[in-house]
Amino acid sequence: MPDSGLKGTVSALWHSESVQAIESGVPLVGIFGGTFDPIHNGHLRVAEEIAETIGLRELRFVPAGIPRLRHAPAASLQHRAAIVGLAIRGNSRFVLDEREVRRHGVSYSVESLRELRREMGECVILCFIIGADAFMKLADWHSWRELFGLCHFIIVARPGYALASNRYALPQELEDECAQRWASSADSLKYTPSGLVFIAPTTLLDISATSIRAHIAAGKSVRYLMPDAAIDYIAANHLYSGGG
Ligand SMILES: Nc1ncnc2c1ncn2[C@@H]1O[C@H](COP(=O)(O)OP(=O)(O)OP(=O)(O)O)[C@@H](O)[C@H]1O
Ligand SMILES: O=C(O)c1ccc[n+]([C@@H]2O[C@H](COP(=O)([O-])O)[C@@H](O)[C@H]2O)c1
Repeated sequence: MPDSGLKGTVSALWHSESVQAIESGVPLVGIFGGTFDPIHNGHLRVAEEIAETIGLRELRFVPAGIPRLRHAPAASLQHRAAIVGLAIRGNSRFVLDEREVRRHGVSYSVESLRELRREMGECVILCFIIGADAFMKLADWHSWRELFGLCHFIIVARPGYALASNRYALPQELEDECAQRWASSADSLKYTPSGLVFIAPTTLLDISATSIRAHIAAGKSVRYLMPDAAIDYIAANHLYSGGG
């Protein structure tokens, strides 16, 4: 059952249709949005661990076409998506979702989540995976409060970001919004289709796309930081070798 502190939130979010569906085994679907410039083993390992811990039926990797609140990516959206496709190949739960690559204009997560809700229905449990660094800036996202009506947030720690040990380091309005949403177990997520925030215990891997781009630009190996197929694609297409 959900934690006692969550009962108010959960009962407010519950409606009889979802209760019935959840009792009969509604699937949990993970969404991992990212610039993925490029995807690396930090993303992949976290995705694998969360899929296992939460019991995801599938995990959709959604490369951002034109990401917000950051500099322009070094590689084109087609290349970034192709690398994600190669990196997840062979994992039966992992899926490449190219909706933000196909969409024109800036990538808003709220649009992707609205679309996924329409496609999958009100009862499916959507879990948006997000690093602690990105979650700290959630209040700057487009229509950010609406996101809690569309998905749960699964936060993963990153070296250097204190959120996992101190959730109260959040900006005030985000802390206030999350106050009644914290879930202390992965099990809680199964009782409502959206609206909770869970800090997932995952292996801390100090890998970033920035460091991978820097390694490649310096002519250094990135072996074991990302899958070989992704490394081969980057080399064949001369990506990141000019720096960035
Ligand atoms: N090593 C990691 N461990 C856990 N989460 C990560 C890791 N790297 C990235 N993430 C998370 O994955 C999502 C997508 O990250 P992104 O594609 O921007 O990678 P990045 O390594 O942070 O890139 P960059 O260095 O270019 O900023 C974000 O929510 C980010 O916080
Ligand atoms: O919707 C927004 O306004 C928004 C603002 C910033 C980031 N995001 C999403 O957050 C995810 C991680 O972004 P990033 O920049 O850390 O790679 C990715 O799916 C982005 O599209 C979304």
